[in-house]
Amino acid sequence: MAKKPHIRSLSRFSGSHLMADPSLSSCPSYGAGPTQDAAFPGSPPPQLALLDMFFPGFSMFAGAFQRYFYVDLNLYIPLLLFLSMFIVCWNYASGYLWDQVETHFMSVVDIRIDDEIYNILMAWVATQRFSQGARKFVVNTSLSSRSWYLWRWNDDDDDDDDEHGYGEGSSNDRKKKKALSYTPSFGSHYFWYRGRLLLFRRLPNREQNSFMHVSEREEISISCFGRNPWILKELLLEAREKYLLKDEHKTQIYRGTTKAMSSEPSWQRCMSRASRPFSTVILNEERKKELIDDVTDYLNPMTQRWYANRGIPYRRGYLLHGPPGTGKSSLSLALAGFFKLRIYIVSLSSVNATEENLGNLFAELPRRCVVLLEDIDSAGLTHTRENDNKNPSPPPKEEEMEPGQITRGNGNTNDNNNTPSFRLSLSGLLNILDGVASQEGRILIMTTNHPEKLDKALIRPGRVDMVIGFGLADEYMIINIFRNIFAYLEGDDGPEVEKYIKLTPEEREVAMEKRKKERLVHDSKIEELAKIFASKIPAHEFSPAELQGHLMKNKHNPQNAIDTAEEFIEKTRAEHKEKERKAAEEKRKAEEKKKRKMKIKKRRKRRRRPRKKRRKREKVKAEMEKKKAEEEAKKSGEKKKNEKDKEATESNNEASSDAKPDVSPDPATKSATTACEKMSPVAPSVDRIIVREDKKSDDDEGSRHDSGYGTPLSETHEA
Ligand SMILES: Nc1ncnc2c1ncn2[C@@H]1O[C@H](COP(=O)(O)OP(=O)(O)OP(=O)(O)O)[C@@H](O)[C@H]1O
Repeated sequence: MAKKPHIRSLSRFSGSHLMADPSLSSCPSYGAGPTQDAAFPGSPPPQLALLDMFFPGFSMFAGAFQRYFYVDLNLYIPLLLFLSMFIVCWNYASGYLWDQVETHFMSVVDIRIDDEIYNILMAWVATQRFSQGARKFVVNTSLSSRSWYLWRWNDDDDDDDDEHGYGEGSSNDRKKKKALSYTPSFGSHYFWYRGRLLLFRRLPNREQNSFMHVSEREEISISCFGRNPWILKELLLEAREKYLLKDEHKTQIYRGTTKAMSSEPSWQRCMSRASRPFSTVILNEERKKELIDDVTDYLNPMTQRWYANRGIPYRRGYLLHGPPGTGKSSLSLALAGFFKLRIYIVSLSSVNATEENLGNLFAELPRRCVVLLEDIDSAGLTHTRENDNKNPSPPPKEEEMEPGQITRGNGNTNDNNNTPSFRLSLSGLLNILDGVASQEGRILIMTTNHPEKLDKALIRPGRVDMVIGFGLADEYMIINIFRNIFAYLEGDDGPEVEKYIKLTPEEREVAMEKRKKERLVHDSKIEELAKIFASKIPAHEFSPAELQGHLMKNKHNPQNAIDTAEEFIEKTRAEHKEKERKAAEEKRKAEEKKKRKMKIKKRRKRRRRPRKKRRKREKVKAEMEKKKAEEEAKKSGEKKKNEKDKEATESNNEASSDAKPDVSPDPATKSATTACEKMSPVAPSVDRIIVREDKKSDDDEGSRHDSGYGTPLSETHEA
């Protein structure tokens, strides 16, 4: 019965006047209701035809819908179209309007996720109500930036654990108990801050760089209404203060690293450690006081003015030297913690410690900080600046490096042949430390195991203002190290305080008094034990680090530490011997290698020398032969010439004899004739030829005559 109207309507439109599309023949609504076209009664309503074009089969669906639900969709099409148009327009207009409002009426701060400000802001956001009440949120065990070079340094950062009271227990337990932090997920989140409505936006990164992790791909911004961004700056300052407050009792340690996709190094916080109390560094009390007074005076604002007035660069440098494990690094960290300064550690032995990189890092240093240059002797800066400048030698080869020297260092950076700048020369380091462009206000600490190896220029006054030597443990040190390990120190019994909280005030007072007495007894006992321990350990033989290692093994049993002292001495001595043996072995090997090299060099030279000699001899021989040949050629040439001359002379003589037949053989006449011939133009040539001939014969036969001119004519004629 309910289907009757449907049958009726079908029968009304089942004629040949239906449109060509057979599917439409089943459409019940054609010709029915207000949508039917009056001019062409068989054709579908224009909007349906249009919709059919875009959504094939829509008319069938509309027909079926009407058949079963008695709702004519044709009636709602304009409404639907209008709604969708409105939504599209709204989306476009709202985006455009929002952009306009944001550009002209709002202030926005963008937070970079590869900067420490990300950690600062997210730590703040996590503590806000809007963040904790967000329906869509991100949960983290660490709020730090996911950028690899910020993230990797925070792996062992236990800040959050301490804050939530999860500081005790093994590290595994602690990891399990890591606190959860909640921050709003992607989208816009409004919140109130100091009576102003702010907007926190977290959006997926539009760039989607493939080298980024998914967790890195986000953009964060905070906006406020109004063109003045002061409220945003206040928020950021508050976040920063809270962040720093967390680190107040910690020493922040920075190291120079190179960012991804960048060749320029920059400082990144690698960890924040609980500040080391100065008292725990065992050093001559006077020396310690001197150091603290010196730094206190240096950091006084008046001192800076004093320096400026006198044109002295406002810098201070300290050199800590001594054997390994004697407390040089510990003192540097304690000093930074004591003055609440950040410490920036540079390892000169790092591969990246080039002059350019180091210069960039030093240029980025904040005004007040401690810079620690560790093990400057291992950086290859041990030869003098004079050498450096006069003999710009090539960097030492690997086999020529000293044991413990990690970089080749000290190569020539001054030469003009564009050698790569991976070397750090002494003059380069000095320029960085106190060149014209170097930062003022910092405290520079250099540590070394071999002060004697350092160039005087590096440790001259002005660069190094105080030198502190550290030695192996003496009696005073041994006692103090023992006391440090076993005596009660402030804050040792944190969890015990919690026990007292459960007691009534009276009970608590009694318990605390009892505990105090127990501690006094314990400490006086430790004092005695320390003396006994010191009497068992020979002075100036072991480093504080070695002693600390032994005591730490027995940290709950001081008596055992004393009982096993002999064992420790024997073992450590054996280790020392082994170390010495290894060092000597290495040295011997290095020397042998050097000798072998020298030998090879010499042998090569020697092999080269005979060859040279032979070549020289052959050369000389060839030259001599050449000369001889030339002489012979000359001789034969002259002989031929002489012969020719002779022939000419003979013919001349013959001619002259024909002209003067009666030549008197009388010597007086002869000499007169000679004199006359000498005067005549023809005679000299003949005469000269004769003389030369005589001279030649002289040479050949030995000096028979003193001069050709004295040669008797008769002889000449004979010749
Ligand atoms: N004078 C000292 N006072 C207190 N602790 C010390 C002292 N010397 C060494 N130690 C302990 O020994 C360990 C190593 O010390 P540190 O790293 O400061 O030695 P270092 O002189 O810098 O050694 P290296 O020359 O090898 O860098 C630390 O744990 C530190 O606590």
